[in-house]
Amino acid sequence: MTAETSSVPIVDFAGWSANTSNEQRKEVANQLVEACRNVGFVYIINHNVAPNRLAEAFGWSKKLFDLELKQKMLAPHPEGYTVHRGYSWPGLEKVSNAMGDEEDEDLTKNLRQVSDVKESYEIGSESNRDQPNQWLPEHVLPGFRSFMTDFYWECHGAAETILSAMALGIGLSNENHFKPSHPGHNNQLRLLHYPPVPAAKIESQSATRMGAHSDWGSITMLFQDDCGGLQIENPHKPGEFIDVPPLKDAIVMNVGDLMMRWSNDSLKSTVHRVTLPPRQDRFTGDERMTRARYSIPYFVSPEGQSVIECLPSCADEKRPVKYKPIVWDDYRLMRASMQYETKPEETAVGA
Ligand SMILES: O=C(O)CCC(=O)C(=O)O
Ligand SMILES: [Fe+2]
Repeated sequence: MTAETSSVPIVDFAGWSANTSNEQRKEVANQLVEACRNVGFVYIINHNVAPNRLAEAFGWSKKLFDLELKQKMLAPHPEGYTVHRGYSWPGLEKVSNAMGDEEDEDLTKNLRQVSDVKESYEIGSESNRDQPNQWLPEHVLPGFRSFMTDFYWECHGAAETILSAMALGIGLSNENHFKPSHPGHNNQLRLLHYPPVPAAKIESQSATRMGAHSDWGSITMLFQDDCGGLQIENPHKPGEFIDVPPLKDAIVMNVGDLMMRWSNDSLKSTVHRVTLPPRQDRFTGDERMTRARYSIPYFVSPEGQSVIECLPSCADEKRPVKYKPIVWDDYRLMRASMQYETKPEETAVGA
């Protein structure tokens, strides 16, 4: 482990394959779950998303965001929060919203005034009828749709492996425990672009790249470019944030709120954010413009009707069940309504 990555553990999935022994697999599973218990974030190396495919995905993402706004607006995020697909222009999504305590109106109002300086494009399974993909006309970016639909399922393959290791590490008797509830049609592939921004805007908190939040689903797999800026809340010192520096081709995996709930809080869904890159060579000119950041999170979630109740190995006499069972769709819509409140015409497209 290098000094740069000392806070977030690295787990090598080379030890988890059809050719490795049960002991080797168990070791990988234990390391993974240990990291999920202590930190909630882990770097995964030697996973099954090929580095050349990852490079291609970042290449497509850049091509997409390089298009003119009016072209990107040919596939807009639908109004409201029930369908989370297509292009979200800067200012549409305010992650900070999700952190406001509903009862603390002043806090929530203040957070809403800070806009996230980012644009994103969400893709799901082509078979998910509740969440129809919003594609650009093919001639605008030929090949994009075909690449992204394949890449979506390549990421799902990696997610299945991680969930199997997690099941084993948690102590479930069947390493395929999560397979039936995670057929892959409820995942979300997200392309994210944080355009250059003057450092002072972020320092004065008049803008954020992505405000502090936790993810909602089972697990998230994040691919980040070499810009930097991702931070997690220090699990041992609440309120303090630590860097998660880029590690080439690694998956940064984190536990989502749902998995935390499912595991009776034994796995941690850690708060994270994107802020200024720590390296000063990322700034240019008098305004100290911060260079652009591209990242690709892949959110892994169960089927909408899955009932989330405490996993069998996560409760006993000393650790009573903490949460009532909940249907994933109900929980997801409640979270989405907090994040996507603004109607598109209320935000300044192209301003
Ligand atoms: O861009 C990043 O590195 C983080 C993205 C993220 O946390 C999210 O989309 O939930
Ligand atoms: Fe996140």
